[in-house]
Amino acid sequence: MDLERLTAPGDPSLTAPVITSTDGFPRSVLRDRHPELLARVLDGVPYPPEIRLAVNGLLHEIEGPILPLSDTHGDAALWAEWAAPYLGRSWYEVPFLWAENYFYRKLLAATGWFGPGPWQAVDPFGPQKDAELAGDAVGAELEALAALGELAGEERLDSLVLSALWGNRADLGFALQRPGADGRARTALLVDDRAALFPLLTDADRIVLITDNVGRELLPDLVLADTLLVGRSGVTAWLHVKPSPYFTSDAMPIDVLKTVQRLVDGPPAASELGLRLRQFLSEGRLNIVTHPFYVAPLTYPQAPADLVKHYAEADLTVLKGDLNYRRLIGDAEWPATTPFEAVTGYWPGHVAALRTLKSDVLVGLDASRLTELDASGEKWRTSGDYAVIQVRQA
Ligand SMILES: O=P(O)(O)OC[C@@]1(O)O[C@H](CO)[C@@H](O)[C@@H]1O
Repeated sequence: MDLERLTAPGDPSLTAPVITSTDGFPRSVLRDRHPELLARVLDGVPYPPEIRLAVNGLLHEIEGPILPLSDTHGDAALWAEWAAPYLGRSWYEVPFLWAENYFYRKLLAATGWFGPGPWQAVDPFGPQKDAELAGDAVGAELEALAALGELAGEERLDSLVLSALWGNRADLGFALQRPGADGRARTALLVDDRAALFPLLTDADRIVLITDNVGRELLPDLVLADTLLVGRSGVTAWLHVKPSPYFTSDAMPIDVLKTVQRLVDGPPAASELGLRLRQFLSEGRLNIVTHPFYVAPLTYPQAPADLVKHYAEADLTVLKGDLNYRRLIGDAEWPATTPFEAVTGYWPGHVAALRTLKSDVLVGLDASRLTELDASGEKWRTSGDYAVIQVRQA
């Protein structure tokens, strides 16, 4: 197997170099963002000296050769297999996606997440996530839910899909790199498949929503799920979340429950919606799903059979965010004009991606738009000011 190039699943003639962190945006994530992230973790949770030492040790480790895991937690044997081709190499020269995943796995071990011990299951990003959920930005969104009541049909769906899309800009790791990112900057949809998405959303009886971040992203995701569930009594929604803390702000089951509670405790329109979500959860119309695959250094073509079956049974799967997009199409230097279909044709059903651009990878772009963006001198692929809504119909 060639570790340096990806082949498009279903089209062996299409290959591209895997993205590594030797330069550009990925290098800045490893070199600048990860150390800041470690500092925030130590700022947020009053870990004891031995854990602080282990977390700080990671800072130095990522500047040296890749070392094996030092814990034997359940998935360690799998990680040993995944790490085998990369041990001893520089973090910067192996696939970016893999290096980031390995970093988060090592960070969890360093914080005592896996236990046993008092720090077992203490989310190292918990304080940051909780502050986001309790903060004014989420508060303003809860207030705005009253106005949503005045919208119906396609207008309502449009507003919800755009909120779920742009809510993705608010991820906490991204804010580290781009302080002040607040949704008011110039924004544009580079690919807009809403016309294909809306009928799929309103006709689906079974919808899978593969979520991304908590706070300003998960909130509109839940409001969207509520609208779809209220619309027709036969609909079920399946919220896929991470089983453990991941990429700072990714949602876990507990985060879904906290968000529902924040709604319940909010102003009247929010509270009504939160109570309805509680009801949907207890009736099995809204379901929380999690799977170890979601925190593995793998891409969707490598998804295990049970998850593939789940996607195949759905009438529509919606993937949220940048990382899910990278995993959907493969984190490689595909020409941006590569058809979306060419790299997602393997998906066992209708699939949609709602993603703000926060890393280099992109497909499905019009050639003239690409020329224009490249000529602009902007860091358009990573600024978070651009987004795509892309649909592939099976
Ligand atoms: O998936 P998300 O939350 O939209 O984005 C995750 C992200 O912040 O993490 C990576 C850098 O660490 C980038 O791919 C991306 O910008």
